[in-house]
Amino acid sequence: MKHSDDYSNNKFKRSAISVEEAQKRVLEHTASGTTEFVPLSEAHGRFLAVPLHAPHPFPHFRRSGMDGYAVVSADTKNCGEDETVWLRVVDEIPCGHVSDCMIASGLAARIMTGAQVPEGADAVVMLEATRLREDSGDVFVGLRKKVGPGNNVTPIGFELREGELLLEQGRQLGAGEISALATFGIHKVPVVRKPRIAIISTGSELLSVDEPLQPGRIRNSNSFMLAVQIREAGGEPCILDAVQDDVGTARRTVLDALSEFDYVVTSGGVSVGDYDIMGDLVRQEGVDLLFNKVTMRPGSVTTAAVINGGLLFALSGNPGACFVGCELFIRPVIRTMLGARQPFLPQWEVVLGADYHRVNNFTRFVRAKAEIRDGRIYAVPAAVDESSVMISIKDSDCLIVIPPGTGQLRKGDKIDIIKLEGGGWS
Ligand SMILES: Nc1nc2c(c(=O)[nH]1)N[C@H]1C(S)=C(S)[C@@H](COP(=O)(O)OP(=O)(O)OC[C@H]3O[C@@H](n4cnc5c(N)ncnc54)[C@H](O)[C@@H]3O)O[C@H]1N2
Ligand code: MOO
Ligand SMILES: [Mg+2]
Repeated sequence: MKHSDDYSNNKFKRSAISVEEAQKRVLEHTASGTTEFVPLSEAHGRFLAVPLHAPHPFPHFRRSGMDGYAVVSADTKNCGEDETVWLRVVDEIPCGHVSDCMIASGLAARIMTGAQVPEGADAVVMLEATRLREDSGDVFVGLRKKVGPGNNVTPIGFELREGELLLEQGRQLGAGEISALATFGIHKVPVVRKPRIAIISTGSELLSVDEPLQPGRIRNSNSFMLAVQIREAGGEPCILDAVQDDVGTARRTVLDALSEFDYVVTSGGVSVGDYDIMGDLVRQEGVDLLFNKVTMRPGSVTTAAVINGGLLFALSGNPGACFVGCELFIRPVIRTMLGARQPFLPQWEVVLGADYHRVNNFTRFVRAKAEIRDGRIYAVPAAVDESSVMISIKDSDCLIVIPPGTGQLRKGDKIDIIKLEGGGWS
């Protein structure tokens, strides 16, 4: 039996720091991202590495907003119910075609939505407000409604002028951003390289997911959960083989991974048990321990350390604590490296959807489901919220933040939630 229950052993002495202080410490060790260029078709979800300015005005020509007739607006000044003004139609302009006609007074050009308005014309009259007449081989368009200068004509640079800021650095690229990049011909997009993060689960009880169950053993779910969380945050996860509860093996594996990856995340073995090897590892020489106790639940034993200049996150093995630890500490590090303006998940004040009785002296992050009822957001705590419980993580899309010392909470109380990215609203 491996006994080291000497309570003077410093593995039991941990000084707890707040979540905010722990976040500050890991963020101080966040590397800045480097730039890579990706094809536009692969830029979705990436973060822009530099600010981009419009290389040309958009639109870069005067664009018709209607199918109709391009006219000189002054020609319509006498239009009225009983007064039809007739203009001679001198051209037909489909989209993509540039007319070489000059629209002088008395003339008009039939034009389609999105086509370049011809020289001389300063307005477009919609088709429905016109009628046609033919006279000795000439076509005339009749107008009864006045139009003002600029009517149905989008001026050059209306959406963006040349040189104006198109997208700021750190912007995450969604549909609107991708559309803007395509419009301006930015087909090789400068984005921040994704932080590469090694995931190493520790625990001699762990089976790989394709192994049959064995007595006393469980399948490694944390590695796969962490990989998704890291990917959602914008990182590139790499699941390494899980390691047994042997501190030497774990140290070698972690050191190798630190030299190859931007960050290393482990799960398991950070508490005070006999086989909690990560707790031992971070007390070894050459390790700059940032913290090994945080005033939070779940995940009070969440640990972070700097080894050989690389940042190691040693998360709890308990799935609930592992999940929360990743959202609170790894996500902001990834987002900061990516240059995101707001590295933290959004925090909202909402209504508590059910009574909550648990009282704690640490900040508690309670898994919950957010619902919209009558236009208000309610957060309903998961029925089972133990750190060791895996199954209710999938039913949660937010974490209720309960400050230390909060008494009993009643349904209808105002509370803060952290909105998770992955969970849907369905
Ligand atoms: N005497 C004390 N015991 C414990 C304390 C304490 O303060 N004093 N803290 C408890 C708290 S709080 C937590 S959280 C856990 C932390 O556990 P460890 O980080 O040491 O993790 P393990 O012991 O390795 O495993 C805990 C639990 O999680 C399961 N596990 C581990 N890895 C995985 C994985 N990759 N996938 C799925 N499940 C995993 C493991 O089998 C255990 O059931 O310690 C408390 N104890
Ligand atoms: O770290 Mo533990 O999750 O507080 O139960
Ligand atoms: Mg343990």
